[in-house]
Amino acid sequence: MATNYAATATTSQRPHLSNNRSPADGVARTKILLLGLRRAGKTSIQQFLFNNMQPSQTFYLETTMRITKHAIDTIIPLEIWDCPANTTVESLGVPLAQFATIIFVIDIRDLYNQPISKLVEFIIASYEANPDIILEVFVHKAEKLQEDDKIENFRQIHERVSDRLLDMSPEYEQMQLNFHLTSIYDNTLHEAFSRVLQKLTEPLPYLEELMNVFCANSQSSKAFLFDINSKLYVATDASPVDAATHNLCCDYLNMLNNFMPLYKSALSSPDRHRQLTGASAPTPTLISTESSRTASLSSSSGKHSASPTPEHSQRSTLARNASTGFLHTAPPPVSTIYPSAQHDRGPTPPLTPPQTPPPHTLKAPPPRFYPYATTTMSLPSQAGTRGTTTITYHAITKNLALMALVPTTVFEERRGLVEYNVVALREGVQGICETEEEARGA
Ligand SMILES: Nc1nc2c(ncn2[C@@H]2O[C@H](COP(=O)(O)OP(=O)(O)OP(=O)(O)O)[C@@H](O)[C@H]2O)c(=O)[nH]1
Repeated sequence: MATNYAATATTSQRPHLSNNRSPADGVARTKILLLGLRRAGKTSIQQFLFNNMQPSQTFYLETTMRITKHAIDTIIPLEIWDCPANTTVESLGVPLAQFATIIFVIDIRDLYNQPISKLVEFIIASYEANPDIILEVFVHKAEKLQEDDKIENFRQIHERVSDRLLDMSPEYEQMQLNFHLTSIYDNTLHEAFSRVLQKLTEPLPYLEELMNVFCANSQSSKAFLFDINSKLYVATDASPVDAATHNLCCDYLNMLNNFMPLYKSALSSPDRHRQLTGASAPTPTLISTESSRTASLSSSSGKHSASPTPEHSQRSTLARNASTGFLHTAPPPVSTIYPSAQHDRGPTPPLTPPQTPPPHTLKAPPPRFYPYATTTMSLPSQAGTRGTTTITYHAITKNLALMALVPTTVFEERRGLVEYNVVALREGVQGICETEEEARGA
């Protein structure tokens, strides 16, 4: 499935990508420009998100004297340009039209005229050069202020920038400016940058559709598809993201990342590998994706209809094919293959034998795949909720992992089906990623 889909995704259908090929590796990278005054926190943001730099280490960062380009491999290959404070449109050296997004970083305590004027100047220059450019404002170092002051300063910066733009020309009213409160001392930066990344991810609707179908069929109240290294979520299901759940998943992922080298060394030993895959499901465990499903495509519930290009229609077909492979954790019988998303979040039904586990074959995965780590964490029951919740972690590709909140009773009684649904999701996501890689020459 994935091979056919990928075969037609050439850069000739996506000319904007071929203009942005990185001379270093020949990959078509989406460019992001990071701008702001001196000491606003630009380099810290880049290093914290993509180089695992601890917040305390950012104290020692030196002033950026010239533009530094960072190649980042997330679900889409990025090139982030970290600029000195005195950068102008002319000194960039390339047309602004080459950038998909500009992020302006402003210190939340900079309510003075000069920083706001500088910000407005940048915004106008960018908009004049490319009206389609996505403009993001990170009101940064937010943790420095108490909650009330934080909200007030954020509001004032937002208002002053908007007023100044309107004073200059009513035309600027249409400009789409997105403001975020950020800090490297909590997960707000991850949340904000995740949203920036999602706006740039062309196959996002297809990924979201897969996530929706997964949640509906696995009784999951929330699921994130995380980029493992940066802890940015590249897609989530349609239910709202609440900060507490996002923090919990980020912290759990962080903990797993810290322990990852241990798992890797355990898995690299052939004996240990056999041990982990042969016996009764210790965690982390290996599962093979060889369970094959031949579910026929009978309907699509998608809110996103297939678009005219062959690539889009193939991507949509891929998502639909994958979504038909999900099994529902609630009755009717487990053999039913649901063709589309069904948001049944009812109480957990009693187990009815025979409870057929997914046909996981316990042997080493084929070379194309990576060993798929699976692990879980139980949360105590919250006020107002019934029972405990389990956070599951499943590796999806070498860079992406699924984290889902599933009622513990569902996970314990129907773990096989949840994991079967993970396999269906994995196939869909892998196909989409392979197509993106092929299109961009990665
Ligand atoms: N409190 C707080 N300090 C931060 C945060 N982000 C960065 N900083 C600090 O801000 C200072 C400047 O950070 P840089 O990343 O060097 O800022 P920059 O915008 O790249 O600065 P230039 O290179 O001079 O343009 C450092 O001391 C960081 O530790 C944040 O979220 N909260």
